Amino acid sequence: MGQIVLKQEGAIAVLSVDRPEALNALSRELVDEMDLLVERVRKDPEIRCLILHSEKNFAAGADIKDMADCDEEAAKAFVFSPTYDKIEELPIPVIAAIEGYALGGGMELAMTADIRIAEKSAKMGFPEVTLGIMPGAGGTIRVPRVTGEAAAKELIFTGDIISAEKAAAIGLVNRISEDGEVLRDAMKLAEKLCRRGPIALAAAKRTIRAGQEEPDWKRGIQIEAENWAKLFNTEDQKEGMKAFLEKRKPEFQNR
Ligand SMILES: C/C=C/C(=O)SCCNC(=O)CCNC(=O)[C@H](O)C(C)(C)COP(=O)(O)OP(=O)(O)OC[C@H]1O[C@@H](n2cnc3c(N)ncnc32)[C@H](O)[C@@H]1OP(=O)(O)O
Repeated sequence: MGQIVLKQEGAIAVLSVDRPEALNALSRELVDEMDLLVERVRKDPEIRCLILHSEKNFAAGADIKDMADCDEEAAKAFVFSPTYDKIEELPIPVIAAIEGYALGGGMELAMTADIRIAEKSAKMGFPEVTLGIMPGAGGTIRVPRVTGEAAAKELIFTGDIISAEKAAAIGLVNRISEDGEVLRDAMKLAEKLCRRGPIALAAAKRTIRAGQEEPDWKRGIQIEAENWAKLFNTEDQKEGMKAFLEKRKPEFQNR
């Protein structure tokens, strides 16, 4: 217990792995604890943005020591997707603030975020193929979505550990912070997002995903139009537009 911590600062929650001796490698127990904390975030309407950040190293992957002797059945315990999918499906913006190493299942955790910021000296990648396996916690699905298939294949096939600069160039991360400032930058972005309409943000997140998954783009446009119109039933839409007309800042409700 205690190898993963959820801290709340107002409407912003920060989820951190605290296992420095193993570069924040992710054990099954640790991800079980993560699952409970993610559920807590999901259920708390006060929390309007989640940051994934761990000191020194984001996470050096799933725990190799635990997996070394697994057979197919035992390996399934290290498919972290049920928890990772819950993070991606949170109805709030999730920001990954990456320090140090984010590798394998650790980088796959960062891929569950909506926005990724890496410090200049961060190192990222999917070294699974160097271990005789492949990404197994959503990487083969989420990486092509942001980098395109060719860059995703090069990253996953080579198992290369790449720099923050290269990660930004292929779209794996949104932008780069100075070393030591990535959490501060993520907090600043989170504060901005917490000033936006939470119901609208949740609708935008849901609609972007639906559009990506809808093969018929015309249907995607229809889903967007339906979700857009529904927002006019919310107090936030009334308050948002009234505030504009009265030349003041809007006071949005909790999600
Ligand atoms: C579904 C998901 C699957 C996966 O995620 S598969 C795993 C993917 N991850 C990796 O392949 C990364 C493995 N780690 C490394 O390659 C190296 O580490 C680094 C390049 C990240 C850093 O190398 P260096 O600076 O030389 O440190 P060090 O001595 O290798 O590591 C310090 C301690 O941390 C432990 N550790 C690092 N990564 C993991 C891991 N993923 N699982 C378990 N332990 C890990 C080591 O063993 C060692 O510990 P000790 O001091 O007791 O020897």
